[in-house]
Amino acid sequence: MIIETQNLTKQFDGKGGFKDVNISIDSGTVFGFLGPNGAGKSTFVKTMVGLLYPTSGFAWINGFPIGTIESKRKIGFLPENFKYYDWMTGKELMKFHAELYKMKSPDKKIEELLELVKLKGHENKKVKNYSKGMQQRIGLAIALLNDPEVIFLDEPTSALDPVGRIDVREIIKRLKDSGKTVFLNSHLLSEIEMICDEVAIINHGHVIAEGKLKDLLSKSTYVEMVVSDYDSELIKKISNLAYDVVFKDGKLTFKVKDRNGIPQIAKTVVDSGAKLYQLDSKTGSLEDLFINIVGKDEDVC
Ligand SMILES: Nc1ncnc2c1ncn2[C@@H]1O[C@H](COP(=O)(O)OP(=O)(O)OP(=O)(O)O)[C@@H](O)[C@H]1O
Repeated sequence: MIIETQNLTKQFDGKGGFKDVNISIDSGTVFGFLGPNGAGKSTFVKTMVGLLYPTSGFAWINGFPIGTIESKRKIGFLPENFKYYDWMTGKELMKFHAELYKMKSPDKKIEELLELVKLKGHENKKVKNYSKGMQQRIGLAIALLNDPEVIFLDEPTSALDPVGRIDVREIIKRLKDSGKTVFLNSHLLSEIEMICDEVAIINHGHVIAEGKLKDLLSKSTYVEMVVSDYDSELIKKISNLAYDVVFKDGKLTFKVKDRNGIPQIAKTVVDSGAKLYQLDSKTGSLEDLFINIVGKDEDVC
């Protein structure tokens, strides 16, 4: 595991932040940390990179406890709403950060990163004249200067237009292809759906769902059947096997938490003597899942 936490908690006078987070992330994963504004995402990342001390619990990066020099050596961090010295050119800014890292001959690395973030040809312009997308990309290049194993990105695309988002997505994909682990904070569902292998959903500081994206999505499958000659007994039986069951105009629609439940329901329909004409199933989107579980969480709070 390249990232592991055990009951990690950071609160401010017993409030806010996040509580009892347990996650394990394999090397080479693009991990999405998804949650509404104020859910605790930024506090979590700042705690992982050692900018905040945890209130309780444990966490390791690459086997080293968070906050230690060893754990920080191989991480990169792009904060949300960062502000660099914008009177410097892109290249000066990168050189300045390379000096902070005490890199001996950073020129080759700087060239390589300028290429990666598509700022070649713009490196001698002042950062204050960069577009938002270019500023975000120079931030990414700086976060990658020390050749980190794990890169924490806090809402890297929320201020960008669609083209800027595609650029950042491509960079994340290339990082993954080169074996890096990317921890991505986002409240943008489509973003997470497009690039992440695994996700955790956080709300009010608590992780309320976690797992491989495809496993989480398969838990929310919508089924539509066209059935005739059904009776109330069948409706009762199906209601025990599925949820949100609706019979309307000869159509039966419902949701199942697991696709594997579909054959059993089809058998129940046929065994009851009802006629089954058609069956369609559709895996829910991340948005369906998010609304479903975050919405339910709100009901409880
Ligand atoms: N320094 C602080 N002092 C007190 N409360 C804080 C502090 N930092 C964060 N919080 C609170 O902790 C909670 C989580 O905030 P955090 O910024 O981590 O959320 P987030 O999910 O990153 O939201 P956003 O997407 O809006 O940045 C919020 O209720 C916030 O007000």
